[in-house]
Amino acid sequence: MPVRDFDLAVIGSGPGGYRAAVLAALRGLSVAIVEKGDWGGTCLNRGCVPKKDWHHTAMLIAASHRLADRGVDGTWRADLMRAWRHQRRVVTTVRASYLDYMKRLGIRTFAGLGALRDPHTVQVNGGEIFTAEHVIVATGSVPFIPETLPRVEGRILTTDDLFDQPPPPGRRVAVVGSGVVGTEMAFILAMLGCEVLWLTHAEPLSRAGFSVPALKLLRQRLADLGVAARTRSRVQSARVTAQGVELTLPDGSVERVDWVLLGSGRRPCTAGLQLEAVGVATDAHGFVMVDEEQRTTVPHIFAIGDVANPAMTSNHALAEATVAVANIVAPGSRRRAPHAVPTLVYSALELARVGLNEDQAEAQGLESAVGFAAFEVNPAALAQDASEGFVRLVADADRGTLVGAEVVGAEASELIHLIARELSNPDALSSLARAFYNHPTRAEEFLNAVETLASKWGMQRQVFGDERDRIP
Ligand SMILES: Cc1cc2nc3c(=O)[nH]c(=O)nc-3n(C[C@H](O)[C@H](O)[C@H](O)COP(=O)(O)OP(=O)(O)OC[C@H]3O[C@@H](n4cnc5c(N)ncnc54)[C@H](O)[C@@H]3O)c2cc1C
Ligand SMILES: NC(=O)c1ccc[n+]([C@@H]2O[C@H](COP(=O)([O-])OP(=O)(O)OC[C@H]3O[C@@H](n4cnc5c(N)ncnc54)[C@H](O)[C@@H]3O)[C@@H](O)[C@H]2O)c1
Repeated sequence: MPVRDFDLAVIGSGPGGYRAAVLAALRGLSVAIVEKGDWGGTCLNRGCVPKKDWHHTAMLIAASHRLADRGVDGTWRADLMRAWRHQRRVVTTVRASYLDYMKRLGIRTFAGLGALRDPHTVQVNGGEIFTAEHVIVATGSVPFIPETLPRVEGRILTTDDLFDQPPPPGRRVAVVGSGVVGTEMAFILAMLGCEVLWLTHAEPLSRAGFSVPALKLLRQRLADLGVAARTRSRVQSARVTAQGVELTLPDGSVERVDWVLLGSGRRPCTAGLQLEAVGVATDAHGFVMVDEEQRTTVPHIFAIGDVANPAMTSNHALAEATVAVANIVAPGSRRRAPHAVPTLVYSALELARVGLNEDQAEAQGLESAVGFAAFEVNPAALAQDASEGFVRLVADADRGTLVGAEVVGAEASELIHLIARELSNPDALSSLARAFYNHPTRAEEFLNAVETLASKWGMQRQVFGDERDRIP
C-alpha cells in the first residue's frame, strides 16, 4: 500500500470540518485541514456564534421591557454598530482558540481552495499537493440569492454580508424569509433598534417540525414585542435607489426600506472541489450523497454538514463529524442518527426539539402519548419574568419509551440536552422521573411532564417502575 502524507485530509473548517480534524487528531491520526476563507466557517464567523451574541443582547432588551414592574426604572437603547463590534470580538477570540487548539494537536493547516486531484490527492489553490488515506468533505453552504433580490453592497445583504461588514446606515430594514434566519433575525434586528418589515410567503417556521402550540406562543411573544411577519408578501421585484430599496409586493404595493436582509435559504457548496472527476456523486439539489456512515460514493471519501445534509445546522455537522471519524477509525462502528440531533431556533423565545414529534411518531406506527408541563407557574420562570413556554415529551405508549421532546421558552437550548442524552435509553421515562432536580429551576418541568404521562396516559409502570424491584 502506498504511504500517504496524512491519514486524513479535511476540506473546510466549519463546525463539521474542525470537529472532525480535532477528533481524528485526538485518536492519533495525522490530519491536514484546508480552508479557503475564515477559519471556523459559516457557524463561527457569520452564523451561530455572532447570532448567539446578538440574540443575547436582543433577549436583554426584550427582558428590559419588564423591568419596571420589578422596581428597576430607565430605558435601554441598542446601537447596532457597537453590537456588531461586540460580536466581532467574540468571533475573533473563538477563532484564535480554534487555531491554537489545532496547532497544539499537530493538525497541519493549509489556507486556500481545496480540490481533489484524484481520490487520494488534495491540491491547495492550484499549487501545493498532498495525499491522504481518507478525505472528509466539509465545505458547507452558501446563501441562495433569489433572482428578484440580487445582492447589492450595503443595500441587499445576506447574513454573511451583515456579519462580515459593519451594518449599513438606516433603521428601516426588510427581513425576507419565513425560515430560521428570518425568524431569528427579524426579532434580533427589531430589538437592536431597527424598524423591521418582515416579509414572508408562508407563516414563520411552518416547515420546521415544531408543534402548533409552540408556533402560536412564539407568534404571541413576537407580537408583544412589536414583531410580526407580513405573510403572502414574497417580494416580486426590488429597485435600489439613492435613498434605499423599493420592494414591490404581490398586492402591487411598494415598500421603501434602507436595506434588506435575505433569509432565503442556502445551497450546498461544492464549487471548485472537482467531486465529479473523482466519482463523488451529488443529488439533484447539489448535496453530496452519503450513506449511513457518512461515506460518499467513493468509500474512503466522507462528507458531512451542510454540503451533505439539507437540515443545515451546526448541530448536524458536529454529529456527523463524530460519525465519520468513528467510521474512519473503526469502519462500520457508527451510523448517523439525525433524529437524535437537537434543533433550535433562537428568536423571541427559544424553540428546541429532538427526536420525533407526534406526527412523525404516528407516521412510524407508534402510539404516541404526550407529557406536558408549562412554565406558567414554575417558580424559577416566574422569578425570571419568563414564564412563557412549556415542555412536551413524546412517548410511545405501547413500548413505554421516550421518542422525542420539545422545549419552548427561556433556556430551551440548554434544557433540551437533558432529553437528547436520554433518547437512546429504553428506561428514559423512569430515568427522568427518578432523577433529583435542583429547586427552583426550569428543569423541574421535565419531572412534571413525565408525571403527566403516568397520570393522563396510564403509564405509571413505565414512569415509576416497580419500586419493589429496586429494594436492595
Ligand atoms: C445566520 C445563521 C445563523 C445560524 N445559526 C445556527 C445556530 O444557532 N445553530 C446551528 O446549529 N446552526 C446555525 N446555523 C447553520 C450553521 O451555520 C451551519 O449549519 C454550519 O455552519 C454548517 O457547518 P459546516 O461545517 O457544514 O460548514 P460551514 O460552516 O459552512 O464551513 C464550511 C467551510 O468550508 C470552506 N470551504 C468551502 N469550500 C472549500 C474548498 N473547496 N476548499 C477549502 N475550503 C472550503 C468555507 O470557506 C467554510 O469556511 C446558522 C446559519 C446562519 C446563516
Ligand atoms: N438555529 C439554527 O439552527 C439555524 C439558524 C439559522 C440558519 N440555520 C440554517 O441555515 C439554513 C438557511 O436558513 P434560511 O432561513 O435562510 O433558509 P430556509 O430554507 O429555512 O428558509 C428560506 C426562506 O426563504 C424563502 N424564499 C425562498 N425563495 C425566495 C424568493 N425567491 N423570494 C423570497 N423568499 C424566498 C422561503 O419561502 C423560506 O421562507 C437553514 O437550513 C437553517 O437550518 C439554522
